[in-house]
Amino acid sequence: MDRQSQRSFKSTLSRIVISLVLIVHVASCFELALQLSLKMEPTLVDFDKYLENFIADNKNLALLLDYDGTLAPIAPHPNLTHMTDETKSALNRIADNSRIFTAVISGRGVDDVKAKIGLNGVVYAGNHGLEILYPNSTRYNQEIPGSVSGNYDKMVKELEKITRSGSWIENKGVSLTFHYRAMAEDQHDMIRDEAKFIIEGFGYRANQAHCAIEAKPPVHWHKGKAAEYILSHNFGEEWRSTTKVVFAGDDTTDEDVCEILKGVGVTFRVTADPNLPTKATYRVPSTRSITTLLNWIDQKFSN
Ligand SMILES: O=P(O)(O)OC[C@H]1O[C@H](O[C@H]2O[C@H](CO)[C@@H](O)[C@H](O)[C@H]2O)[C@H](O)[C@@H](O)[C@@H]1O
Repeated sequence: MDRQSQRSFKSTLSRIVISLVLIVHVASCFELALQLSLKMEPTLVDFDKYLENFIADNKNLALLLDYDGTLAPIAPHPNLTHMTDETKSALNRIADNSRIFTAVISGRGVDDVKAKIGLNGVVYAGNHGLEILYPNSTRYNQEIPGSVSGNYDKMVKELEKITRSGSWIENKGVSLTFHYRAMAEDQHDMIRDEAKFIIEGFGYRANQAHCAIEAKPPVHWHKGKAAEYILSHNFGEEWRSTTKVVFAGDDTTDEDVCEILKGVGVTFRVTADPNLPTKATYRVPSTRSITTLLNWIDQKFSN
């Protein structure tokens, strides 16, 4: 190869290398932008897009909300959760607004979730909807056959035998949560399988939750059924045509509400995972987005 050919070869080679570097750089910037946009917090303007047309005809608004992971960020222990001041005051104004019906549907015991929210004028459902508490203090308890509930205490006793440092049982009377958040991560699969085996052995349903297994009685009742019940109780059997329903939740048990509201409501799943399968209308990345949702609703219904 003469000198001129060598120079031209080198210059072609360096152009190819530079182009490749540029392509890789542009691709990684694009991927980063995509990731950021999927994790980006929605603004009030985004909620205009999600909800403005939906509520335009000024029907009743029913707002149904989950608590842990939706109104309050997940914490190391259930006693340590709290809503931010901004969430609290937006929810307070909404609960006071006669144009909005508000219900909180939680996996916690009903009195526990009421104490966490601390607002009157709100309907509370606890134990994944098995118990409902109205503002006038009347209660609804979903019936659980004796053949099922008779196993509950025995199941608790068996689960106590497998609890070890970092795991514990939250006994909520009719359902329980077996927590293992504080165990070493490499122990999670093992303890989860052991707990599931016991729960299912006693005929209860074992549902995966955040670093926990929920043991629920095998009755045809869940958060979705409770949502239907609450809406019919408040707005009558025709609620689907008279009421606009908005729901937000973060867990697998919340998917039952999204399912019930398909085609009639707008639902939000709080998740940082853009690929998580969900029946919700929209995914939002965090509890911060729910505060923005509350602020949006408060503003729209404040005059
Ligand atoms: O339906 P929710 O209101 O979302 O309640 C679901 C369960 O939430 C609680 O456990 C979860 O949150 C805790 C606090 O952030 C966290 O420490 C725990 O690891 C999570 O699993 C609550 O303790 C359960 O009773 C609820 O069923």
